[in-house]
Amino acid sequence: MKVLKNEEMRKLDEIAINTYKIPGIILMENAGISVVEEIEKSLASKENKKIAVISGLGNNGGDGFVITRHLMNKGIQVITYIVGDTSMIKGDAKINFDILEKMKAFIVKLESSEDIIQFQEDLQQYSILVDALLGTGLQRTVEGIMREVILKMNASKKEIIAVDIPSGINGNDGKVQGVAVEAKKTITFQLPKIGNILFPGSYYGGALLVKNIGIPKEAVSLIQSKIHLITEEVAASVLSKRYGDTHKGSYGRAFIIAGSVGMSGAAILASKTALRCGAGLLRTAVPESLIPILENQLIEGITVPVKEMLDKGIINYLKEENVVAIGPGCGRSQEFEEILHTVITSARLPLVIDADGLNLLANNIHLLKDLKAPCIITPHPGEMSRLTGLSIQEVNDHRLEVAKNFSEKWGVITLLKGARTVITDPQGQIFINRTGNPGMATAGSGDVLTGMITGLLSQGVEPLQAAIVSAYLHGKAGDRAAEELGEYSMLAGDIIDQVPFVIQEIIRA
Ligand SMILES: NC(=O)C1=CN([C@@H]2O[C@H](COP(=O)(O)OP(=O)(O)OC[C@H]3O[C@@H](n4cnc5c(N)ncnc54)[C@H](O)[C@@H]3O)[C@@H](O)[C@H]2O)[C@@H](O)CC1
Ligand SMILES: [K+]
Repeated sequence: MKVLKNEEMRKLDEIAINTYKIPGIILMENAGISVVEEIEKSLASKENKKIAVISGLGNNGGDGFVITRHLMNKGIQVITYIVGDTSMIKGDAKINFDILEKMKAFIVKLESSEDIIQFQEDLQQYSILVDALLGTGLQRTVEGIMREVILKMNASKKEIIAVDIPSGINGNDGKVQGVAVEAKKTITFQLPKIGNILFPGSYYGGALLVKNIGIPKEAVSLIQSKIHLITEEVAASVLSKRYGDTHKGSYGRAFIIAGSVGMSGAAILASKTALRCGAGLLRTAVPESLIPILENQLIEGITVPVKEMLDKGIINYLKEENVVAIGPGCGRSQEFEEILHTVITSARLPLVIDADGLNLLANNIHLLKDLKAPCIITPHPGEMSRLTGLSIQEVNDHRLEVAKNFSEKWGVITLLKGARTVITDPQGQIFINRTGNPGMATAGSGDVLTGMITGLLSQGVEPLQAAIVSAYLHGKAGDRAAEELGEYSMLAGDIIDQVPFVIQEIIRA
């Protein structure tokens, strides 16, 4: 599913209106009705049915006027608050405002500090507040009366339903422009905006619902957005049902280079996950002293000593493999550095680089110019900072751009971890994942992700698809683990335990 910037959404509206001749007022009507449906659902469980619709002067406010009308028609008690000078209302919003006046709707204007004092008192009587102040037309820091209104709405602790995007959140990047509405639910129109998906906007928006407002699919295809939200359909298209007449060779061979003294767990977690994700055959190369531990913990996999790999020739040793992953818990030894160097510059099979593999890479980043095969890197913001020389703050502030620039510069698929994992490719495409939770910020969680990507690659899944689907699966398995065990207590191993259920769920759906 495409994710749009404010100006792309405006362009889409324009195409619908000018090329497909759908009057803007119809789009506004559909938008308002789609919110009313959700308000009714929320209202069903409430005794107090009184609603406040808090509108601005633009088209987001116009949606609010449509909402008020439909609620009134349904016999629901609704009061409209308008922030600003109502003589400034124009176009479709004005038509809907005039209708409300003719209907003798209860309208309160919020223009002064005294109005705000009364507004704050009033808020206590409502069951739901509808936020129709600012949408994709947000232009500057929210100040003055608008700021006061938003602060009072949040302080009221009432259930807030946001129209299109929480007011004060910038649709282009999810940042708070001074202050923003904290909604329980957001109904966004036609396609999500970046601000609905990225943090902190996503946090302010609560549960996100995307509603069709009648814009033709053909119009959507004319918008050249390179940003996509990863959906379950994408995962389902990759995790298809297996054919009956297959054998373990049909699902490929995976090779993981991982582990060091004190970090055998990373090798075990990555390896177990690769098998759980369907790799036909798995070999894990670890320092010799770790072999007894792995043999004990990983009975389905084959364990080999790193030294044997070096003795027999790295490339020769990998010749039967379909994928090689390097990094989980491997430390920064010279042995691993040599392996990484050789694999990057000479191996002709998909490569996944994670954790210490990335730290080793940071010293020799130019090696990526010699890659002979597709490569996926999976840094967290700290590792990305080492790879790029940017600060962690800079990486976090510009996640999409940083990942995209890295992919374009070095010709790799970048999976930048963190709240809202971002995957980018050398062609400038950006995929954002929405599954997952803060409980996944736990030791070993990244090793599990590496195992997933490796497992899928071994089965011949395209590298970009493998990264996208793994991010989705990883988050979904993490969400199930959090449901069962809570975000505080869940461990990386618990994420692996949920993988079989998540895969089955996706295949059945
Ligand atoms: N045809 C369309 O364009 C449609 C638009 N829709 C709605 O319209 C919204 C976009 O409408 P607009 O482009 O009119 O923009 P908005 O309604 O989001 O905001 C524009 C208004 O807010 C003011 N404003 C901007 N930043 C402000 C700030 N920081 N503090 C105070 N005031 C500020 C502007 O001066 C203007 O009056 C969407 O989010 C959606 O809700 C929907 O009705 C569907 C159809
Ligand atoms: K809004």
